[in-house]
Amino acid sequence: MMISITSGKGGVGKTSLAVNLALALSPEYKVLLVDADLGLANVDIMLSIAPKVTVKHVLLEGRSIREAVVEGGYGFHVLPAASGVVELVQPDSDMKGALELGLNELASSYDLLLFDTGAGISPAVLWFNCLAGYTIVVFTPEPTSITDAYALIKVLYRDYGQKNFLLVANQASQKEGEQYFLHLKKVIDSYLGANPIFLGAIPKDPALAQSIRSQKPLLAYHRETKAAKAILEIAEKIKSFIPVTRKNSLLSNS
Ligand SMILES: Nc1ncnc2c1ncn2[C@@H]1O[C@H](COP(=O)(O)OP(=O)(O)OP(=O)(O)O)[C@@H](O)[C@H]1O
Repeated sequence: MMISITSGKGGVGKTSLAVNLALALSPEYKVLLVDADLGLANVDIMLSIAPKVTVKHVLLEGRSIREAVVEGGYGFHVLPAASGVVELVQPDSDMKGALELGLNELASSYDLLLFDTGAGISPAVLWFNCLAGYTIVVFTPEPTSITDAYALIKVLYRDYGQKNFLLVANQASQKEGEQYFLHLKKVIDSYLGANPIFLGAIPKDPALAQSIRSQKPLLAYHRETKAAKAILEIAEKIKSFIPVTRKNSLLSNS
């Protein structure tokens, strides 16, 4: 099972959501968090890990994909990306072929692969979103973020056949998030026919910004904060999309 976390506009909170969702889901599911911004890694920074082997060594130096998988430190595993490697920003078809094979192989060992993609409609972002069964689109209440979320959904739906969109409003109250979602849904329904689902809103919370600065996931230390509670509710909703066949947590195995 693969789920992507993506956005039309950058800096809307994808990586912080991805890291915290991986943590929220990992007691119950075996989760691999894939840093899908291949040439501009962020997940390792958010988790304060320093992987020796990354997707760069896999795609450019022939190392096996399993060699690159590391402990995230919070009950889930990470497939790290490389930092500042231009060749990986838009992988060619050989690289994509190798990566798809590797990810499918890894998927057989995990309940869930979560892709933290880059932003926008670049070929690499679209490719990761197509590989995933579900696409979580993160947006904020800014008009540019909402417009870009719609543009991304339009391209994915019309040109790439992605039908399963789960929306998250970040830096918004639940009420505000729902309003923006309904507005987006109306446009999506009438122009595209896709049927997006609202997963919830995450309020603006200084604790989340602080957790990013201290490179520690919010859910590991401050579960009582508003943003943490909202992310836990979103994780609960995501569980309904994960097949119940192989629940197999890393913690229960250790
Ligand atoms: N709910 C929130 N409350 C307060 N600040 C937030 C919240 N969500 C995100 N931020 C702020 O937004 C910044 C960007 O978050 P993050 O890096 O997760 O976004 P991103 O979408 O992954 O970015 P990029 O597109 O560059 O990969 C964070 O550094 C944090 O300060």
